[in-house]
Amino acid sequence: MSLPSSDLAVDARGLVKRFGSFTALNGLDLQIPRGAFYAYLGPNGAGKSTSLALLTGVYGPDAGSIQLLGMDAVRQPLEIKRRIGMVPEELSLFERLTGRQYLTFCGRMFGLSGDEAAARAAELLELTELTYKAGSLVAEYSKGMRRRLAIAAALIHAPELIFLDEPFEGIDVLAAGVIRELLRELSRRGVTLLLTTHVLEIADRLATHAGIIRGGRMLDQGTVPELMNRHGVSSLEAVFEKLISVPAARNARLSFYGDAPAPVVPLRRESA
Ligand SMILES: Nc1ncnc2c1ncn2[C@@H]1O[C@H](COP(=O)(O)OP(=O)(O)OP(=O)(O)O)[C@@H](O)[C@H]1O
Repeated sequence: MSLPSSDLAVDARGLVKRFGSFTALNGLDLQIPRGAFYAYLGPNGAGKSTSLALLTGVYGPDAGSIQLLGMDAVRQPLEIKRRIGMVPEELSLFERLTGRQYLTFCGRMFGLSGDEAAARAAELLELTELTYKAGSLVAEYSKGMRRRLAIAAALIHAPELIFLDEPFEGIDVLAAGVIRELLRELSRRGVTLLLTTHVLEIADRLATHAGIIRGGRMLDQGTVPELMNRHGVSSLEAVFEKLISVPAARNARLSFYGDAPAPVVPLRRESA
């Protein structure tokens, strides 16, 4: 992708991140045009969460540069934080607040007035179908409710760029539909979204752009039609399968169960 930097919401070049002697990111390039819905894909341990931690300023890179919304991550970290939102994979919410209090608190942290924070909290609770739980402590929320509350919290300051790390994890089918619609609506409004997911069907349904990483390196990225053309396939899922080789585990044996296939015992139907 050779867009000028001003057209990019995310422009990260040559990112390196080491943990001790292990190199998690090894010269990663990541470019996301403004307004794109970018599916960030890769197998377990590829480096997706680590790159998001770098992009959102959780920690700094050992090498490389990061520009977000035209701003430099090192020189303008606070200005960037005001304009981005993040839903991390591991959620740490304030358990002793109610859902409504938590969202209002997040809004106040971003400088909204009390009234504005309360009004936005009410709207977001409605959008994420949590109004009925608004007065309950976060500690009492189920996993899926917590995920939806975290998404609502990430939106309270109307960010222009949102990072979502596995937002569909632990979400039931109905709630997933609600989240999908919400993300589509944000995308329609010009918000740039980066989504990591292992559910490639979701990526296929939502993404305009995608990047596939493995071993801390970008294997390929571009618009979804570009990627499908380049790899001669008709879905993101197939692009992913072409780029990521079959893991050795698929050929592994479960030797201690023996090799003979077990006979299938037909289910007995109770006669009335
Ligand atoms: N704090 C850490 N200390 C040591 N190694 C780490 C640390 N964080 C991540 N890693 C390693 O860096 C690599 C990339 O991890 P990361 O969590 O970014 O992968 P991921 O693509 O998000 O994986 P998943 O899909 O399983 O969530 C992995 O090998 C992981 O073990």
